[in-house]
Amino acid sequence: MPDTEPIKPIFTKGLKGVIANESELSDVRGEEGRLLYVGYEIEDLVELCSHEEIIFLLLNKRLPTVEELAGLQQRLRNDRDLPQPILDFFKTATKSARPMSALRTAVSMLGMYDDRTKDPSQMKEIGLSLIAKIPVMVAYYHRICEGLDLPPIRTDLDEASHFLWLLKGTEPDPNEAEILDTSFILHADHGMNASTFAARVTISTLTDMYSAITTAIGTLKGPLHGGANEAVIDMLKEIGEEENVESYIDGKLERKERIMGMGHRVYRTLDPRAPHLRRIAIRNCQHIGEPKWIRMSDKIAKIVRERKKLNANVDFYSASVYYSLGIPTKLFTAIFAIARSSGWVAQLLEQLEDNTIYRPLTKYTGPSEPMFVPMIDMR
Ligand SMILES: CC(=O)SCCNC(=O)CCNC(=O)[C@H](O)C(C)(C)COP(=O)(O)OP(=O)(O)OC[C@H]1O[C@@H](n2cnc3c(N)ncnc32)[C@H](O)[C@@H]1OP(=O)(O)O
Ligand SMILES: O=C([O-])CC(=O)C(=O)O
Repeated sequence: MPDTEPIKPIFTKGLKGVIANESELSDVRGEEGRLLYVGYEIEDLVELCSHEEIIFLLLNKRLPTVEELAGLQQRLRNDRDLPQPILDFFKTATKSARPMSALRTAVSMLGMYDDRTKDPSQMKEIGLSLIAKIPVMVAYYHRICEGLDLPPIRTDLDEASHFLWLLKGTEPDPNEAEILDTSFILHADHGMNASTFAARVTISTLTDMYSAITTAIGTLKGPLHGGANEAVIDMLKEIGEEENVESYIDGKLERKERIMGMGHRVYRTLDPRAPHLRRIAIRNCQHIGEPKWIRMSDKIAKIVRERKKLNANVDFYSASVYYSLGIPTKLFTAIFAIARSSGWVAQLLEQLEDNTIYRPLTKYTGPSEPMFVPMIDMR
């Protein structure tokens, strides 16, 4: 039965404060600065779980048994190969395209080679394939752009280690793999952030998983969302030295420019992911003999907090974490996409469990019934 009751419209710019749907996945408690996945505190998950356990948790809304975890690990490891047309695309694509652009196009293209899209019951399987293949796409596109060989796909490594193997072409360092694993957990899901929301809008039309993940990647890429982590490291390099921080930040604020990695739509206090990433960044920047990036970051955070009452978000310290792992800046947002892919898939499956197409209203502000003058009369 269609609703016949008149709907009382509400308007807030950027949907500020609007609840767009219900979810059992991540619980972003903005006032308290807390984040929970399916009811579990992010602090416990980071401490006690692997990235693969979080993938299971998000896709099944419960933690796995030992056997279930092993099954998921095997499932992902056996689905890492890329079809030849994707590799050919990477080889022929313009090498100046950013990794996020290449990833967005490759995911869209992958959908053309997957007959399972015709069968709605295959949504979860397609989602798992994407979770398995996205890291391979990111690493291989990078290596092709750099003129490097492609390390063979392996099935003996977990997700984080395997990504490092493909990216660097050397046996993964367990410390680096653990750092990346933690970062993947911290980035896995985050309520109705812009990319997840955009993807849920897309799937709400009952289109296919590839179309929705393509939407998500295109949305995450923007500098006000996932793209901020690349902008943070660019900013740190531009500042150069700790003594330049204050004048640089004050200059930007005077010109009403945004400080990347600072501020959040939902958190009114510190983003709970930021202190984890800060601790990792402190340890690893020291380990590589470059502690200045953290000293500069802390100084930026302090000044922006004092001047604008804004706190660091997840993108602020993840930039130094990835930098300290020797990952090129242009890959930072693509690494965010790898981490977020499980959250996107889980959110899309949840959307389909109880789907209603998203269709908000527009407050029309254009001209009011202007007199129509045919073009011929104007000559
Ligand atoms: C994974 C993620 O997506 S985390 C976010 C990553 N993005 C960034 O780090 C980019 C920098 N941050 C921002 O642009 C914002 O804080 C956002 C987009 C994250 C959240 O924005 P909102 O909470 O909706 O705030 P909105 O964009 O309406 O800004 C409100 C005011 O705060 C200011 N402001 C917000 N963030 C910043 C910032 N980082 N630097 C300077 N000023 C800021 C705005 O200029 C605006 O000021 P005004 O009222 O004087 O015009
Ligand atoms: O929730 C948001 O708006 C942005 C964010 O922190 C995320 O996507 O992780």
